[in-house]
Amino acid sequence: MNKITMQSVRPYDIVLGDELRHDTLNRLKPFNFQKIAIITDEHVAPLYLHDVKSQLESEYTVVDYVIPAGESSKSMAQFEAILSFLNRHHFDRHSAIIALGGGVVGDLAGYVAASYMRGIGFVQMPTTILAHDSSVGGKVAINLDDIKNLVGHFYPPHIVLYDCSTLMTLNDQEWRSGFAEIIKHRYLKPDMLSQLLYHVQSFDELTTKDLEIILGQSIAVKQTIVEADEHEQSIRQHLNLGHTLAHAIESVFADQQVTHGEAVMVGLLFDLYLSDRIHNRRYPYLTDDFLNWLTDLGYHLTLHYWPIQQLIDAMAHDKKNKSGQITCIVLDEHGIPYAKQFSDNEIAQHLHDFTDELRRYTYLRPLI
Ligand SMILES: NC(=O)c1ccc[n+]([C@@H]2O[C@H](COP(=O)([O-])OP(=O)(O)OC[C@H]3O[C@@H](n4cnc5c(N)ncnc54)[C@H](O)[C@@H]3O)[C@@H](O)[C@H]2O)c1
Ligand SMILES: O=C(O)C(=O)C[C@@H](O)[C@H](O)[C@H](O)COP(=O)(O)O
Ligand SMILES: [Zn+2]
Repeated sequence: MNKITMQSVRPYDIVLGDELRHDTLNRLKPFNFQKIAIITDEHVAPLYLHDVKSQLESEYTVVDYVIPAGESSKSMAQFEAILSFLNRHHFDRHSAIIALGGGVVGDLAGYVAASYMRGIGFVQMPTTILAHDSSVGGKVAINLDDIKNLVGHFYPPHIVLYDCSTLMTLNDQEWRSGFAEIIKHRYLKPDMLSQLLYHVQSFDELTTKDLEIILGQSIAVKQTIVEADEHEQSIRQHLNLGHTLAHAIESVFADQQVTHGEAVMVGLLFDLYLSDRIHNRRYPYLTDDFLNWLTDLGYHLTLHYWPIQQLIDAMAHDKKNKSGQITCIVLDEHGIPYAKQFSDNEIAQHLHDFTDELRRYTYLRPLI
């Protein structure tokens, strides 16, 4: 069991532990919620909904709402449908929402919790590795016109209950997706992540104990950054390392089920490529060793074809952009992250050169 307390406009605990879902009733007592809606998705519901709902029913009125799995549920239509559902069930300001699932459930349910009656109780119960990131920090959002997270709020949860044993039912693709955000964190605070992560050759090697340690450390990296800049006025942007291109890939290939983390891994390579190139680093980030390691872990690191203009058009909607210029997070010669602006022409040139560079590594597999 590991507990991290996040300082925030409304401080909250992040509790990690094995089989923690069976202790939900106990953990929610201090909040005095009166009614609870559990929002989950069609894959998670048959696995974990009963465990959570059955214990809460002894003390609360509990309803559940099951959304289709996948990114397309982060939509205005789902947002509106859940708001109406809460209204039909007479939810009020003493009510709460539990987000039981991955980042899609957490982002959508959190946006509902932030909006209904201008804010009701919100409990994150993440069930994916990636959701160690999405359940922490208070960013909640839906997509609009295939643009990622265009509409949302900063709305911290009242508590995060992270039952690490639920992660054992994730498939390989979801392990890769979740670990991409952990690998991203290692570039932001290299000393805060255990050596374990640097040496792992296959995710199967990791015990649940290893996993709990790595997730705790990765959350701690995010914590230090979010506590310093909760509303992303400055350094929180660094958590977007890899995301300018990743969000554009997710947007352009919205109909192809790209996972967020796998897109982040390709986007991370691009930002590392930019960092090497702009700072002319003596020891570059992008090396055969690194790309081989990621490939052995199962990552697909390139695209079959690169629709560069479409990607640039999507990047034009990135929330970090400034004065009409596209913003990427890069690392300087000392490895310190900062936000750098590029013209469309510069980004086009860098993307061309990046894709040429990737072609040199003939073993890379395409994501799409
Ligand atoms: N708010 C933030 O700070 C933040 C941070 C990172 C990512 N995100 C967002 O999170 C989303 C991605 O989250 P995700 O990767 O968790 O995706 P997801 O919620 O779609 O979950 C991935 C898949 O795993 C299934 N699943 C979930 N838990 C499971 C379990 N325990 N066992 C078996 N299957 C399970 C889901 O049904 C889904 O099919 C993206 O929309 C991304 O933009 C938000
Ligand atoms: O918490 C943050 O801040 C992040 O940037 C974490 C990202 O991993 C995450 O994907 C987040 O949802 C991106 O937010 P956005 O503001 O770029 O939409
Ligand atoms: Zn992310």
